[in-house]
Amino acid sequence: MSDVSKLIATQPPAAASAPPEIVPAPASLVPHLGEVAILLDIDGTLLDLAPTPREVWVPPGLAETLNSLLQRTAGALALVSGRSLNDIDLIFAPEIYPAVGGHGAEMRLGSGNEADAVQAPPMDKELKRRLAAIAKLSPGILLEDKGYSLALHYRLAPQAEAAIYEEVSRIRAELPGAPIEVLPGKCVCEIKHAGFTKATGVRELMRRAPFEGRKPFFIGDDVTDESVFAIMPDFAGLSFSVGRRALGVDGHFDSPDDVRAFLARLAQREGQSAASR
Ligand SMILES: O=P(O)(O)OC[C@H]1O[C@H](O[C@H]2O[C@H](CO)[C@@H](O)[C@H](O)[C@H]2O)[C@H](O)[C@@H](O)[C@@H]1O
Repeated sequence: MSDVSKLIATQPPAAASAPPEIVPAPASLVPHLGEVAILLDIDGTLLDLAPTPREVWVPPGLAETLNSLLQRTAGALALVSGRSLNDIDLIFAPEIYPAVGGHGAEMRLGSGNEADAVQAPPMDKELKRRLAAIAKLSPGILLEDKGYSLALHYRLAPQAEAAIYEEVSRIRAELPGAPIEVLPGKCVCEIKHAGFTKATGVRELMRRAPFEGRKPFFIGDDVTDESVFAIMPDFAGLSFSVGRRALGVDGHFDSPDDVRAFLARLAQREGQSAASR
């Protein structure tokens, strides 16, 4: 297998101490789509952020791009998201993509809509009830129940951030043995089972066909994606952040729009090279 990292253009470091930034060049990656796995975060990476979780939308052409890349990688493209598989399917309907959902709680390898692996037990009902009551702290706090975790969104009530975290800490302090952890995201505080992360989900995915043995490249934007950035070297893979250069990544994109344009070029060039064969 060739070294994918050598196939992309390198830019000089912005600061003397920072390693050089690698900018993915679709043209050089195209001939290697049979050797790579494409792993993509959703919110803030593939899709623009929206005021509420329900308001995201899939821009024209994105599904076509993903379908083309799914085909060209022989199925080795997966969405890696904090959202549940059910939610991902509603957003991308009628398309159904391989995915790691719920920050590693669920995994689906193919386009059948059943999960192939579920890592997460449902969250304790009483705990959930207590956490859910935090939404009453302020109008604008939105509750998202994923079954195995609970997310408190405060994008519409930013002034409530500190109070939400304080209340979550208070509840956790009363339950010192509970196997839960708090995951801060973009204007969201998520409480989930401690036994899984996006990284554990990706490791599981990379053990299964058609992902096994491929070199992954992962694109993500959020704190919750950092666990995946950290494990890419274990698979000789590459990681890219969005909107900022995160610690340890190989390069970054400025916006979801840039990510979509990169993927479209990758799919298009592959389409062209397939047509000219
Ligand atoms: O891992 P991701 O695919 O990036 O999912 C992370 C969370 O995304 C969603 O919330 C975020 O996006 C919303 C829509 O843009 C935005 O309103 C919210 O403020 C963001 O936190 C989703 O609702 C969560 O379940 C995911 O964990």
